[in-house]
This record gives sequence, structure tokens and C-alpha cells, in this order.
Amino acid sequence: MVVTTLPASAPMVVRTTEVPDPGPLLELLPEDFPMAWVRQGEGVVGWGQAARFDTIGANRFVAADRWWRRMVGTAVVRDEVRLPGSGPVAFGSFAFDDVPGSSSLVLPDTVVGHRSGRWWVTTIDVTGNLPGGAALPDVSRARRPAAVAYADGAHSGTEWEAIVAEAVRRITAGELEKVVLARDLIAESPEPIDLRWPLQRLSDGYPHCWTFSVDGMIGATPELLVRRERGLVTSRVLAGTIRRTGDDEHDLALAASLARSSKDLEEHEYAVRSVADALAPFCSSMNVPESPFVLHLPNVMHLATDLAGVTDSDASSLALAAALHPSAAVGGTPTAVALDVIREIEGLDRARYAGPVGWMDGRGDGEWGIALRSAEVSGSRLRLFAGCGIVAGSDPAAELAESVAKLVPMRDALSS
Ligand SMILES: C=C(O[C@H]1C=CC=C(C(=O)O)[C@@H]1O)C(=O)O
Repeated sequence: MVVTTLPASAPMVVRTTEVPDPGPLLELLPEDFPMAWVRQGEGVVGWGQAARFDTIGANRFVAADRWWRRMVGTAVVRDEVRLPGSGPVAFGSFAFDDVPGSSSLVLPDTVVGHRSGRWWVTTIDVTGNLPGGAALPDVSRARRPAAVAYADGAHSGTEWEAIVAEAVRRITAGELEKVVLARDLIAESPEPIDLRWPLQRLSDGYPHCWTFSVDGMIGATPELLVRRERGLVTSRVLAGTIRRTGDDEHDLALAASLARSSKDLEEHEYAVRSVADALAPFCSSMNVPESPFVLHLPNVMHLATDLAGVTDSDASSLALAAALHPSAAVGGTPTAVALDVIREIEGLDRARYAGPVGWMDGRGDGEWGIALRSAEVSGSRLRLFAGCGIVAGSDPAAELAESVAKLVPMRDALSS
């Protein structure tokens, strides 16, 4: 399925203007259809839909990449900033699996960006006219949500523990090494949620994560699938998790035990290997640190590795994300077997959870995270997701507790 508002004969006209500091990016968003990719105050936000591309199936990344290349190939661009994220920008959110689920790239009609002490406004017109200037609209303050009620999603906690136990049985029997299993939780509000409320809370509470909002998928992910910026490719791989207790001294001891835990180190190694192998064909050199560091988030701590490579390929950031997806952090090892096990025993439509989410500019540079610690929003109903990497030593009750900890950011963000 392809839906685009672009008149066939008109090239898009794009104008990027440098502006003085307009204030926090997330506070510039109107309530209607906010798009965002923000970390520590920097990033891009957008609104309005100049054009969009919707697609389904195994070809979703290639089809979306081709559409974007075609759009920017004929665009008339006046960009006085020339940084990654200036000029035309599309926000995207992709389904985890080939079926079911739809994926989209959305081209806002206004984008505001901030990076390294510079701010810019990009306006886009697809009707062949000169786009409007850099004046930003006055917007209302984010609306506090009414009390949200929670209910089990596809499975109760006990049912999910049984699914995890089945995965451990298969791993122990030698069918595979690791599989990531997910669960969902339903949140219902009496009225549609103003997405700017949870977005602002996520960004304040989890400044080291990438807070995103794309086409009804919102969240704050700690995991960067890939960033491509002028020939430099980077990726933050996470796997191996421990819950925080709230007691700093105890948490430091837990972090030290995480860094020594053979179960977590083994799980982490799978994930790093899968990312390094997928990036290798695109990179002329790559730096893969030998051991991970511990990433401290307010709710959990993760083993983390930052990979960096130099690319001379013209593959866009989206094409790189496609090559990396699904990494062992959301699929498992070996990937094909893990995906079959997920399809067979998970009993959940992941939709866009754990799929790539992010943005791309006209040069193909961009950032794609993995849609974790996230929710799919339709009006007043949300599906919250969390998943856990299961290996031979996994204990179902501990994995359930870990999934509960991973749901905390979204639950907190929805509280009034
Ligand atoms: C699948 C999720 O987390 C992944 C990312 C980091 C650590 C993970 C873990 O330790 O299990 C998961 O692989 C999720 O948060 O939904």
C-alpha cells in the first residue's frame, strides 16, 4: 500500500533557515501528530504531513528507501545550515516482522532541529510553491492525561513465564542460543492522550535515551541501531540487563556483578557480534571494543557497547538499519531460528515494537533506534511493550520482573 499526498508533477521545495534558540524542542510541538527524535535536548521535531509513504512486507525498507531517494532526487533545496538533519527530513517507523504490521516514512511540513549550539527551521512544500518562512506557531501546553487503567495484553504474567520456560527448554535442547521474548500491557485512558505529555516526561526522566514519536509509536529507547553521519557509522548495542533497586551503593555492586555475569556477557557478545557482522560489508574499517561498559538508566542497567565504522558505501542510514534488523537484542541467535521461535511461541503481534524508528535527511544521513521502552498509541488506547533476552541460564520469574522494570518508563510517563 502506498499513500502519498505528493502531486506527481511537483518537486518538493525545501527551505532551511538558521534561527535563534526557540526553546526546548519538545515544547514547540503542536498536539496534532507530533514527530520527534530528541536526546539531551538535541535532535529534530516536526509536524504537519507534507507527504507520507506507507508500506508492508519483506520489501518495506527497500521500498521506503527508494521512495525517499526519488523525493529528494527531484527536490529544490535551499539549506543555509548544512548539518545532518537540516534540509528535507523524513521520520520513519517500521514493523518488527515482515507480517503483520505496516511501516511508514512521514515527511512533515515543518521541522525544527538543534545541534551543537545551532537551531534551524525547515519548511517543506510539495505543491510546487515556495514554502512558508521560519515563524513558529504558538502552541498550547501539553495536556495532563486523565487516570490510565492497565490490563494484561496478549498474556498474563504467569502465561508469559510459561512461554519463557518453553524458550529455555528449547535453548537447553540445543535448538538455538538466544531468543528475545516480548509481552504487552494495555493502557486505557478515558480520553485521547496528548502525546506531548509522555514525550516531555520521557525526555526529562531518560535524558540518555532517544525520545521518539513517529506515526503513533512513542517511547524513549536506550538502543541506537545505527547512525550514519558523513561517512561515519555508529551503533550502540545493549544486551544483558539488571534492575535497579533505588539504593545507589547496592546498585553499584549490582553493576559490578552485571559486568562479571557470564550469562549476561554471553548474551551481550551475541548481540555485538550480530551488529558487527551486519555492518562489516558496508565499512572499510570498524572499531569493536573488546568489553562492554555498564549503562546506568533510572530503572535498569545494561551492558552496552558502542561500535564505530567508516563507510564508503552510498547505503543510506535506513538501508543500514535494514541490514542490522533484527539484531540479537530483539531477535536472537541464530536469527532465523529465533524469529521462528518468536513466531511460534510468543503469541504477540509486535507491530512496530522492536522495529527501527528514527529519521533520515536528504543525504541519507540519519539515526535509527530500536523502538524499545515504547507504546503504540491509538487515541485513548495504548499498547506498552517490553522484551527480554532469554538464554540457557534464564529464570522465568526474573525475566518477568525485568519486563516489569522495562515498562516503568512508559507507565511513569503516562501518570498525571
Ligand atoms: C527487548 C528489549 O530490550 C533489549 C535491549 C536491551 C537489553 C535486553 C535484555 O537484556 O534482555 C533486550 O535484548 C526491551 O526493552 O523491550
